[in-house]
Amino acid sequence: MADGRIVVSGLTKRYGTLAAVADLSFTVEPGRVTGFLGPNGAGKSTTLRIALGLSRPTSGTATINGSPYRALREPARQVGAVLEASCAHPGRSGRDHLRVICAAAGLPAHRTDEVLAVVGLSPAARRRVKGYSLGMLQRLGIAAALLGDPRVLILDEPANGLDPEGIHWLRALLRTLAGQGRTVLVSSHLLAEMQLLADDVVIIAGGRLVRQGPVADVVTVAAQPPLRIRAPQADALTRALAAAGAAVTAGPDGALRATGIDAPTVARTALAAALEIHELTPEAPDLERAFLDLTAGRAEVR
Ligand SMILES: Nc1ncnc2c1ncn2[C@@H]1O[C@H](COP(=O)(O)OP(=O)(O)OP(=O)(O)O)[C@@H](O)[C@H]1O
Repeated sequence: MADGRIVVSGLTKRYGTLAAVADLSFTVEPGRVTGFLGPNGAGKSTTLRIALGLSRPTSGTATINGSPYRALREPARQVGAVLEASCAHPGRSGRDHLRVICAAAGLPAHRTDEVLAVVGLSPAARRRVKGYSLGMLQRLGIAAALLGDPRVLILDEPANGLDPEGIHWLRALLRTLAGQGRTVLVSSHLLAEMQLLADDVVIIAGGRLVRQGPVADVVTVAAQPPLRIRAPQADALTRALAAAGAAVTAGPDGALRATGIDAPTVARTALAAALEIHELTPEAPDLERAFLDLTAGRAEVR
């Protein structure tokens, strides 16, 4: 019975002495869009390739619907994947490209026009792929992944090459697919976009899991947001906050920006020093900062 889960368990992949992935475990649930994040060389592609049966692990397992990819029956109907944007023959039309995949996977040809409509490529269906923009190639890749109407989708960098309108479209599509109960795993370096696209994130660095959870939790837990503070005696308050362990800088508009301290501690410190505060606002937490905080020191390019 297909449970729609992607389960990575104790996964290790060594290339010589390098552990590209080291004892990595996480689960991706159906009905949600999960972002797979990590700095360059973190091991994302290695993990996805193993999950898709393109590479063998040194140890550990990656299963989809409870089985390793290679043991899945009719895998095209269970898992759709986009690993590279442009693997289509440039002289073929988008429609023909999809028909070839359909035939090879034993899928009905009528799926071609259905998926072209889903990704908004119907008007360009008969144009040669070599005339497609990067955004159109991304759409074509997603269309190919959808041909088998799979429960599980694995998309490597699907936002790459899309303009803001395209990203908006992608967001709506991924939400719709997850809303249909599908499992959607999306890797990306575009962290701000991932914050928009994903419900959950799995963050890895150096081949190891750094954090997994709902985007909102990861962002809040990981990044104590800087506080914007306005105070009439800014210099005195800066000294008091620094003594309390905060790092404080003054902005051009006279507001202070404090990190490494929470709002109650700022208020207590000001009260103890008999200093007024006129504004105390947390900056919006963001995934970019959480990501940098979490992967600090592990983000060396490998
Ligand atoms: N076939 C291979 N032979 C040797 N080393 C490899 C091979 N494939 C990947 N690596 C190494 O394994 C590590 C993880 O690479 P991987 O491509 O999985 O990372 P990534 O997170 O996908 O990075 P990026 O975002 O840059 O694609 C890197 O140090 C990479 O150089």
